[in-house]
Amino acid sequence: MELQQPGHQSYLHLIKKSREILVDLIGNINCLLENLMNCGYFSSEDLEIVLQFPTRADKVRKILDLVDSKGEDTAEFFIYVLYKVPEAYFDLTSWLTEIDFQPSEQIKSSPITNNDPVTLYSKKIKQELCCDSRFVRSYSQQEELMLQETYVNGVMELINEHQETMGRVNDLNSLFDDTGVVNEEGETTFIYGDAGMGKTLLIQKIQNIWAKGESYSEIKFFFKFRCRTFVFFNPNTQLTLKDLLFRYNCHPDHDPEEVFRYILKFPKTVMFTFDGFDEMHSTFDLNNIPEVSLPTDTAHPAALFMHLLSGKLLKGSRKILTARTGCQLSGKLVRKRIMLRGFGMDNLVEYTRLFFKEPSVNMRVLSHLKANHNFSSLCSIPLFCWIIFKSYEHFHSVNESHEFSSSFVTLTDIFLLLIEVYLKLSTKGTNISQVETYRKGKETLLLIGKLAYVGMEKSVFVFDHDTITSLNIPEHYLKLGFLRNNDCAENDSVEFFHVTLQSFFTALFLVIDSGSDTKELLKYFSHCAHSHQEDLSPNLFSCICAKKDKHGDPFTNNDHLQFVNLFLCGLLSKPKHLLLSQLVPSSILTLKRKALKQQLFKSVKIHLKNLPRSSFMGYSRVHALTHFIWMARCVCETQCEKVGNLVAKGICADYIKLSFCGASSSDCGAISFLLNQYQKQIALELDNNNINDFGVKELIPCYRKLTVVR
Ligand SMILES: Nc1ncnc2c1ncn2[C@@H]1O[C@H](COP(=O)(O)OP(=O)(O)OP(=O)(O)O)[C@@H](O)[C@H]1O
Repeated sequence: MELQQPGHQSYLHLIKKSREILVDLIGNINCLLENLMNCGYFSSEDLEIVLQFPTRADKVRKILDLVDSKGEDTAEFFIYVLYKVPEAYFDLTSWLTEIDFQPSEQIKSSPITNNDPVTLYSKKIKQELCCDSRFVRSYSQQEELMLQETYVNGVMELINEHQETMGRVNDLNSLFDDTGVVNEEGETTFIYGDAGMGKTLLIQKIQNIWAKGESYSEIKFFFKFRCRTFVFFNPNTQLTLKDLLFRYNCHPDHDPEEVFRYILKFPKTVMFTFDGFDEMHSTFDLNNIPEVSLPTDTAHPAALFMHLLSGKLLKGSRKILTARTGCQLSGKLVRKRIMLRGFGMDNLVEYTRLFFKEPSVNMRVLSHLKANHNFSSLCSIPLFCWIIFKSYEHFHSVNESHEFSSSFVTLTDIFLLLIEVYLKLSTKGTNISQVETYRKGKETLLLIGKLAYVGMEKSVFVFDHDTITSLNIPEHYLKLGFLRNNDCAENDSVEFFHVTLQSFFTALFLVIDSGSDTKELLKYFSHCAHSHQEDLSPNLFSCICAKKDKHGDPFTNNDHLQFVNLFLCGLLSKPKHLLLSQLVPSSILTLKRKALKQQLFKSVKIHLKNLPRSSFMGYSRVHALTHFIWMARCVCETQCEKVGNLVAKGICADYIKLSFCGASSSDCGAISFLLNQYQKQIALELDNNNINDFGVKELIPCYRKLTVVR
C-alpha cells in the first residue's frame, strides 16, 4: 500500500486511492452513517440512498461516492470517525497509522457518537459488574452489606518459586506489573490463601474497581467465573469459547460475532477471574484434555478453562486464579504467585472502624483486640473476624456491657456464638441464655447437621431441592442464615454460607446424633492422616492425569474434613459439656470425649513416627507436615491440659521442623499449647510460614521448653 502524507494530498484523494481497502475493511456502516448525519454532512436522503443497497460492500461504495461528491471537509470527517471509534474499525488500525492522520482543530470539536457493538458490550459488562459487586453476599440474608463499607485491604505477599516472600503487594494495580514475576512465560496471577482469607472478596473488589473505572483502564472485557461452575457441566458438554464467554457472563446485545472477533484480535483487553481452583475436585475426568487448534473449536468448558489459563486460547489476556493454600498449580502457568495473609494490626484497626461506627464501641473492641492476642490472631483471618464482630455486635445490642467472657476464645466458641445469634434472630428471642437457645433449637440443629453430614460424606457442598425434601428439612430452616442460594448450579439449590460452617454442623451432628457411634465420630481422622496434596507433582497437567497415575485426585483438599475434626475437639471439650448436654445425654458425651482423646494421641504419634528423620546439630530432626499443625489445633481446641499432656507423649522427636506448613499466627497459640505439655526440651523450626507479630507473642508461653527456635 503506497500512500503519501496527507499534508501533500487532500483527504478526498486519499480516500479515492484507498477505496479498495476501505470497501474491504469497513464493517460497521451504522456508526459512520449516524455520525455523518448527526454532524450534518449527510442528509436523510443520503441515508436512504445508502440503505437501498443490499450488500455491505455496496453500501460502503455508495458512502464513499457521496463523501467524494461533498468535498474535503466531509472527507476529513469521514476519516475522523474511523479514527475516533477504533473499536468499530480495528481492521483499519494499520491503515490509519500509515496515513498518520492528524485531525484539524476544527474537526476535533465535532462530537462523535460511539455506538459500536464492542463499546456497547464493554459498557454493558461494566454496568452489570458494578451492580453485582456493590454488595457483599450477606450471610444473614436480612441485611445488605455494601462492599465499600466493609472491604479493607489485607496483607498480600509476592512469593517466589522457593516459596519465599519477595515483599508486599500494596496496590491492586500492581497485580500485573513486572515486580515479583516468577515466570515470564506464565500468564496467570495465582492468588492463594487459607479458608476465609478473603480470596473471593478480593476478586469482587477487583471487579468493582474496574467496573467503576478506577483501575485497569486498558481492559474492555471482564469475565468472571467460579471454578466450581466447571464441575457442574455434564461431561459430554461441548462449547465454543464464544459460548462460554457470552452465555456464562453477560451477552452482547449487538453483533456478538463482531465482538468476539475483536476479543480474538485484542486479547490484551480481556481480563478473567477464576475463583476457587480448589473447588475443581470433581467427578469428571480431565484425563485427555482435547487440543483446540482454533478458537472456534468446541471442547468441554473445563478444557477451555485450562487452555485459557495456559494461554493457548486468548494469549496475553489477564488472568487471576484463586485457590486455597496447598492447591497446586503448575509453575508453567504461573506468572506471579501472591499469598493472602489476612489482616495485620493496621487492617484490623480499619476494619473495626468500619464495622463499629459508634466510637465508644469501636474503642472497646480495639482495646479488647490489643489486650488479647489470641483474640486478635483469630481476627487476622477475615472470615473469623467478621463472625466474631457479628456476634459481638449482636450481644452488645442485647446487653451493652457484653464482653467475651473468657480470655481464650476458640474457633468452636465463635461458631457456637454465630449459631446462637442466628437461632435468636429467627425466634426474635430476647434475653434467653445460650444453653436455653440451644435446647430450643435442637431439632433445627439436628436437621441442618444431618444435611451437612450427608454432604460431607459425598464431598457435596451444594444441595438440590430433592436432597432437602428427602431429609424433611422445613423451608423456613433454609432461611435462618446458615444456607444461601447457590449461583453456579442450576435450579434453586443451596449451600452453606461457608464450607467451614458445613464442617461445624457435621461435627455437631456427629456429636449430638445418638445414632453415630465412636467409629463414625472419628472416621475423618484417618481420611486426613495423609494428605495427597503434600506429595503432588507440581505440574497441573500431570495432576489432571493423576487418576491414571497413583496420585489420586489432585484437587482434593481435605481442609473441610480437618475442620470437622477440629470442631469435634471443641464440641467435646469439657467447657462445652453443659451446653452440649442439652442436646445429647451426658454419658454419650463422655464416651465420645474419651474416644477422641485416644485418637488424638494416636494421630500425633503415628504421624511423627512415620516421617523420615535427619540428624541436625546433634538432634534427631523430623520435618512434620501440615497434618501436625492440624493436630496441634485440635489439641488446643479442647483447651484441656490433660489432653495436651497425653498427646504430647506421642511426640517422638527432639527437633520439629514445621517449615512450609502453612502455619498462621493463631496456630502459634496451638503449637505453644501442645509443646507446653511436652515433658522435655525441644527444638522448633517455623520459618516460611504465615506468622506475624501476633504469632510470635502466642509462642511466648512455651519459650521455656524450646532449646532452639528458628
Ligand atoms: N478484605 C476484606 N475486608 C473485609 N472483610 C473481608 C475481607 N476479606 C474477607 N472478608 C470477610 O471474610 C468473609 C470470607 O471471605 P472470602 O469468602 O473472600 O474468603 P475466601 O478466602 O474466598 O474463603 P474460601 O477459601 O473458604 O472460599 C467475607 O465474606 C467477609 O465477611
